[in-house]
Amino acid sequence: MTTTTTTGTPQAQPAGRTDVLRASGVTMRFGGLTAVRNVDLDVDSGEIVGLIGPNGAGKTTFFNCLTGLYIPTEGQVAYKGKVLPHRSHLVTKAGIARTFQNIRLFANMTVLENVLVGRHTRTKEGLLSALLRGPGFRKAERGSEERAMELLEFTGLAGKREHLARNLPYGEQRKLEIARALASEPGLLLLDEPTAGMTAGETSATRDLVLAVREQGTAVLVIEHDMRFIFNLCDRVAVLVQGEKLVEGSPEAVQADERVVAAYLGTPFEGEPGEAEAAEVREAETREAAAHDGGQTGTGENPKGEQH
Ligand SMILES: Nc1ncnc2c1ncn2[C@@H]1O[C@H](COP(=O)(O)OP(=O)(O)OP(=O)(O)O)[C@@H](O)[C@H]1O
Repeated sequence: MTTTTTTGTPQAQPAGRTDVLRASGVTMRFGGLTAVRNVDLDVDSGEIVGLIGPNGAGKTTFFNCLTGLYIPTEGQVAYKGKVLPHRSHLVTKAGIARTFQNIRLFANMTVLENVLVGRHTRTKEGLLSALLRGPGFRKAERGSEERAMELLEFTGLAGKREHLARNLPYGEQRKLEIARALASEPGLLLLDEPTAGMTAGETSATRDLVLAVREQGTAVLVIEHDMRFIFNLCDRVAVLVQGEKLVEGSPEAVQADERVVAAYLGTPFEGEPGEAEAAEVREAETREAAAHDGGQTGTGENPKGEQH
């Protein structure tokens, strides 16, 4: 498979931008399966980059290689010019934070405590002390608490600081994950499917939050299946297919790329995505309801009602 940068290579880095992430030739093999093959990906300061691709394309595996959870079989990952160690806490300490596809909060800790745990790489106290919340931790962490409250204000969760994480609605749990990731003061935030399972309103709020994160000086790399979200948010999009980078370029170029359409998107993405489909569904429902009213006697029940 040949990788193409649809906007042309090499790309000149816009003035004032610096390298944040530089992944080169990353390959990850699990026994006989090559989940990621020779992938290069850069993220510059001030950028929001999207990583898309079909299920099983290797996106999360690639994230795991970036964050030290996996040791790539080949290749290397550098953050701000320094090659990263293969230890996740050291990667976080270096400046890369992440959220996970499945929410990983401390369910029985409060919202504030969850963010404080996220600060452990920026304090002397360490994770164990943070979890045990002993007197030393309390004393040393007053500054952290202030910062954590700032992050809760930033993510709109300040009013729920004392709520248990498990009692938050789903969309707010996702926000809390982002707040906790930001607590390590990252230069790069990796988001793995941040809008999965969200309502349209929650997705839109997540978009605003990611833009605000960038405004605050943190670059973002995001995996997502919601193409509307990706194409409306990202400066650049890379497409993984069967472990290889198929295409990389602007959202417009990637959406229009025939290989991406064939391998992943299916149909070209135009106008207000989702609206046309929603209108079609409404129309079909109206037709079906009319047919039932006219053609049936008795209960008038919609036989497909259970599907909605
Ligand atoms: N720890 C592992 N051991 C063996 N195989 C794995 C492991 N992790 C992932 N894989 C395999 O690697 C391939 C890529 O999986 P990965 O989860 O990275 O894809 P993905 O693009 O993130 O998919 P999705 O969009 O469904 O989350 C899949 O075939 C998966 O089964």
